[in-house]
Amino acid sequence: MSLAEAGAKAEVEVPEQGVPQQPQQVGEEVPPTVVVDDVHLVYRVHGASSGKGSATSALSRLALRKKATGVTEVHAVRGVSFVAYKGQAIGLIGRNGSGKSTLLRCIAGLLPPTTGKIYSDGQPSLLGVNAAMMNDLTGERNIILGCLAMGMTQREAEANYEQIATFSGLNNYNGKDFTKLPMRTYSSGMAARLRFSIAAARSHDVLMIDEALATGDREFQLKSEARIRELRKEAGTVFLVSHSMKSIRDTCDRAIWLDQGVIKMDGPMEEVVNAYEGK
Ligand SMILES: Nc1ncnc2c1ncn2[C@@H]1O[C@H](COP(=O)(O)OP(=O)(O)OP(=O)(O)O)[C@@H](O)[C@H]1O
Repeated sequence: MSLAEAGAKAEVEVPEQGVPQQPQQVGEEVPPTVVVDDVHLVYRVHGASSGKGSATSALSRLALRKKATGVTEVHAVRGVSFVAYKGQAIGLIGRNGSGKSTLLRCIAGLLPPTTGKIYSDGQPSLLGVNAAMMNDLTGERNIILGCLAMGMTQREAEANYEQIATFSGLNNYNGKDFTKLPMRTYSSGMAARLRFSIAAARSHDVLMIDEALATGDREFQLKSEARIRELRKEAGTVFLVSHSMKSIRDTCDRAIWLDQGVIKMDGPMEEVVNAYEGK
């Protein structure tokens, strides 16, 4: 099924939650980039209630042919449906544990939905997670590796190297060139800067950011916000998970409010954020 057909299908079948927030553009059909169709995600946590999750207890259980005990299910995403369109920047908001990160990981293809379907145009990239980083390698080697992992050729990776190192600021951080040092010597904020810089070097069909703006210092946050705005213009769709309503207001034009794994509200950013803030 093509994405356009999937979009049409989702719009027809799931009207109650999948309120398609299609951008109003006269005479122009805006293509859908992501269709989420009645997605549920249930985590199964083994050994949760009995505390007997060890290999020894599993082995004795297998020997005695007993069923696994203490499996707890966490229903993190419950029947979520929506359609995202090209050019949109969508803020995912909601209380701690409402299912935002889980939903992003499903869209990125890192977690298969327990039921339901996700269709996407191109490979959605979850900023930070998709970058293949090796702690024992230098920042320099990680930049090249990250570029290759995003599908660049060796030549493209080398051509992009300088720009990425400069954007991250790690080639001259407190007067030191950290790109020559192994990543294990970086603070978590410095590692986040590098991951963001690698991912932001290329435009993505669907770019997802999970609170990346909260990492890094104020100066880097401003730089990354500006780059996100550029990436938005360059095409695709941006998803941003954040507890900072300022970041959502600065970056997004649409917001989806998740509550206990269910969409509580989906619409223009200002309306949804105001409702979330109780205004
Ligand atoms: N790996 C996991 N195993 C089991 N349960 C999990 C796992 N990850 C998340 N959960 C549970 O799934 C639910 C949704 O978690 P999720 O991290 O998606 O929420 P969130 O909205 O991103 O929260 P936050 O704003 O705190 O980051 C929570 O109840 C959480 O406890």
